[in-house]
Amino acid sequence: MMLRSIKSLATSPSSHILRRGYASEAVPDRKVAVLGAAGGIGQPLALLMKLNPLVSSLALYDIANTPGVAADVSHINTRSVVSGYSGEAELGKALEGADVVIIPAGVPRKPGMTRDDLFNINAGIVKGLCQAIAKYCPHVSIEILLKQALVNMISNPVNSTVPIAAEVFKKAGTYDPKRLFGVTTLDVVRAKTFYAGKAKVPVAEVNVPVVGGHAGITILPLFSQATPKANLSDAEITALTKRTQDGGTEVVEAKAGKGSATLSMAYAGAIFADACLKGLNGAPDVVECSYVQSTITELPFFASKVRLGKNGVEEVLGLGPLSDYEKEGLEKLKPELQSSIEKGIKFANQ
Ligand SMILES: NC(=O)c1ccc[n+]([C@@H]2O[C@H](COP(=O)([O-])OP(=O)(O)OC[C@H]3O[C@@H](n4cnc5c(N)ncnc54)[C@H](O)[C@@H]3O)[C@@H](O)[C@H]2O)c1
Ligand SMILES: O=C(O)C[C@H](O)C(=O)O
Repeated sequence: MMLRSIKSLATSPSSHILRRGYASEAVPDRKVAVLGAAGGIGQPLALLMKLNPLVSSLALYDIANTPGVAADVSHINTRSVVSGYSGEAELGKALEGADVVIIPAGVPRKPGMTRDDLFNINAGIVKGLCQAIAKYCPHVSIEILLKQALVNMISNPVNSTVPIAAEVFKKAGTYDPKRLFGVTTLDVVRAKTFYAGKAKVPVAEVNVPVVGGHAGITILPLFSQATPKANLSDAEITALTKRTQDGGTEVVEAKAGKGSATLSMAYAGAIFADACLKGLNGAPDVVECSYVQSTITELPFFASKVRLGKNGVEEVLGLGPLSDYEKEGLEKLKPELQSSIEKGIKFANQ
């Protein structure tokens, strides 16, 4: 295993842009692998990761159709070198040396389905991919420690696929709870958009934490903590909460059988992966919501704000003060989230 070099980009005219906000003087090489890269999310996510100056190597893997996507994206004149991998025999090469692995592999919902209805197919897909990650991803990082890649799980049902991944890694002896994330950024993206529209504030300034999990009532936006502050009525908060919880279904119904959110998800996935890379590179104050191993409630996995750093999760941040409505929502979501977690753990250990 080779220690990858830290290349100085100082000769590049845009180096000051790449270095902005980083503790280190140089931008290190970082490999990102996307598993499911030829899919509805995978393709635009590959595009967005190709645009990210923190990525030096972009590995695109799918069971089919990857060569075309990789050839297409590779012509974009940005920093990263793109490689495409197709079929299980090439999975190891796609994963080797990855710093961040993003997983949007699996089937999406059709109208009338819940995310849990995807469990039977996606649980097996995720389990297989995580076994490969455990086998191929531990690598000598720039900190010269044996570490597994940061895993960004997008495949649904996230409430169960993250516990599945954790169990697979535990069995392989590679589990580090700081390096496994359920991507719930789309819930935050939606909460920000819907809040800005209702509160009539500039969307770029909006912050709203979303906690819990990623399905129906387990998605709990904390509009009482939203900034900029706005004087919304209880009925407006209830409507905003419901719309955020049903955001995925809104898209599934609008697409009428042609899948679920892909473009907004690619955007959200790219934001989260960028935050992971910034954290790895030592940028200060990188905070995003994510579904991680947690002790802030009695549930073993829970989404909340997390501080990202050189080791992945540096700190799981608390919930902060909740309104009575949010406290009620928190208690209501716990049994559903608990049972989705147990379902994932049971499946992984079968
Ligand atoms: N976390 C979230 O917020 C969020 C948001 C939107 C969608 N999703 C989920 O993301 C998943 C993908 O959605 P999509 O719209 O991109 O679906 P899609 O069907 O368009 O693409 C999925 C891709 O995964 C590939 N795939 C299947 N099995 C694979 C395997 N074993 N290894 C590698 N690739 C494999 C397929 O070939 C396909 O290209 C779904 O489970 C969906 O529910 C999650
Ligand atoms: O709703 C879905 O099935 C996809 C995704 O989880 C979403 O929130 O858009």
